[in-house]
Amino acid sequence: MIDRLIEKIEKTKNPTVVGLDPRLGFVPGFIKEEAYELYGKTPKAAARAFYEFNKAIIDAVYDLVPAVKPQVAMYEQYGPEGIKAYIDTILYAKEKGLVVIGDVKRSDIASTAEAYADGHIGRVKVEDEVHEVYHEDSITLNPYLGYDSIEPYMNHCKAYDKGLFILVKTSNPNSGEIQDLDVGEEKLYERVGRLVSKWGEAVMGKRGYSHIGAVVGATYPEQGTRLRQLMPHTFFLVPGYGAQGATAKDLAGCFDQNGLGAIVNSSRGIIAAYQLEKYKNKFSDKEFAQAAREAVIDMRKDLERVL
Ligand SMILES: O=c1ccn([C@@H]2O[C@H](COP(=O)(O)O)[C@@H](O)[C@H]2O)c(=O)[nH]1
Repeated sequence: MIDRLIEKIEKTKNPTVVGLDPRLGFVPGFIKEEAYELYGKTPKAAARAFYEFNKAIIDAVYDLVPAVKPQVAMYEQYGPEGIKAYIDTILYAKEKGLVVIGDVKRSDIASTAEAYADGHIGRVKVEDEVHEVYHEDSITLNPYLGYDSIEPYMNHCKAYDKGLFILVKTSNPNSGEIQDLDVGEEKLYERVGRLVSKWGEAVMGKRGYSHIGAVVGATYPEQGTRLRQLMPHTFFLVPGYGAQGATAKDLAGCFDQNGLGAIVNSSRGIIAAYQLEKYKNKFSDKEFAQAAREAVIDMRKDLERVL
């Protein structure tokens, strides 16, 4: 997966991943009304509205970006229909040639992790039939349970050309409460970074980066720079740009000397761009997808300034 991702970043000249985190408040009225007419004001209608919204966003940006990152929570809250919209969104994005990072943040003991791994990035067996279920190219994981909770996913990275992004330093305001604890001579996030880097050695891609990447929040520039030094062969997924307040210069340290090594996520800042001050006088509700396209172009220019 990591080699495909790097190739797509080089082709689009854009290390941006569009976060597909739909909320009903982001979906324009005309899409919601259609869904409500069909299914009433139900979870099924919300899921339908999300899928139509996502398709329009994907159509507007697929030639500009290498990847999308659907956030499973947004879909899961609406139950089985929401999960169907999550999977349908993934399949549509893949049809358009995008790499899909499923933000599912799983973590459990090995025997349970096997089930998550099979469902998300492997295959499930029903008697003598084998099926791919969720279709993500890569997923996010929480490392808190240690190596045996990660290992089940690693076999699938090799077998099915998939990838992982493991939380190392998250972008949220309270991430330091645990991740910045002193453990001996270093901080916990540094120790976790070293571990993730070590685990990644077993699943190296062809371009100098491992199929096991790390999530490193753009909101912590010093820690991002430190982790880039500690983890030279680990690709970073960098959330926190835009809506969470991080700017291009905050995340510059996450990249390597060739301007590679990281992909920057923006969700609300792109998919709901038409509601933002900067774009709302230029784009109507009906033009929400064009606004997203312009936000992607602006983000690419912004990142180019620091790479
Ligand atoms: O440390 C982390 C890990 C994951 N996220 C996720 O990224 C997006 C960010 O959305 P924005 O709208 O661009 O703020 C969202 O899905 C988070 O769950 C993160 O923000 N920080």
